Amino acid sequence: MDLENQLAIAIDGPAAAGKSTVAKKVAHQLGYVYIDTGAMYRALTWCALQKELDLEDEAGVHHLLMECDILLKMEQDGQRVYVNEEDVTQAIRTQEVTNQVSLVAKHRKVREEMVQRQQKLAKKRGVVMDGRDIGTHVIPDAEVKIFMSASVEERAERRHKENLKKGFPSNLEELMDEIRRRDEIDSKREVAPLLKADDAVEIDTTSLSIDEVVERIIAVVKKNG
Ligand SMILES: Nc1ncnc2c1ncn2[C@@H]1O[C@H](COP(=O)(O)OP(=O)(O)OP(=O)(O)O)[C@@H](O)[C@H]1O
Ligand SMILES: Nc1ccn([C@@H]2O[C@H](COP(=O)(O)O)[C@@H](O)[C@H]2O)c(=O)n1
Repeated sequence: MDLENQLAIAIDGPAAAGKSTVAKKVAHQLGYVYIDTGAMYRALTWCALQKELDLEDEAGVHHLLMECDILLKMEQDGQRVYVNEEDVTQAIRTQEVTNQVSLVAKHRKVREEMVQRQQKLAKKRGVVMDGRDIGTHVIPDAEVKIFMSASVEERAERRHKENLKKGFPSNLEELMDEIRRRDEIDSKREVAPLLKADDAVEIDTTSLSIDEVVERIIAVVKKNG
């Protein structure tokens, strides 16, 4: 599909709602660039854990961020993530990073810097960006805003199936706890909490397939494009 007017599409929602899966497909159909902002917070968390920083130390974590060049690069096998030229694509998906990333993401100074970097990436439009504050803070003037939700049981079940398929150890109850905990920290933080933008279209994906969600978003894009 060639949408002559290059739009910015903001997709927000809680953990494991299907944002990145759907965002990648929407970007592919439109010939747009996909930007995974969660990967940026994960990359910083990975770095901070490597350096054994206190994750509650806002100044320390912010200082580290200023020394980190975080690069999201689309390659043949999908999006890869680099920190100061080191490939951290796999390393940022570990349970250790997942369990701690929300602590790093709650710091005001960290968010201010991340938002600036993300706004630069979205400047040229023709982007699908997913995260928690894209429609509210990063691209408040995005032409299309989507808020994806699904029941916590469904989200945990989907992640469980994904883990088993990849041969990773997985426990459904633990996944449900981790998702609930991450959503709670992300929703209750003072700075740019996870929130549906007033003008976002909400899609409850609990009983929808991936392709049905993609279709609905493309329909919203066509209406606004
Ligand atoms: N509508 C859907 N129906 C069934 N499975 C889905 C659907 N959407 C996504 N999934 C599956 O759910 C899992 C989680 O999706 P995904 O990683 O895209 O979520 P996310 O919102 O980006 O998560 P996170 O915020 O934790 O990064 C994946 O295995 C994906 O294939
Ligand atoms: N715009 C964003 C994106 C992400 N976060 C934080 O990063 C965590 C990991 O995100 P994933 O999408 O990879 O799961 C997420 O739980 C948030 O803490 C954010 O704050 N803002």
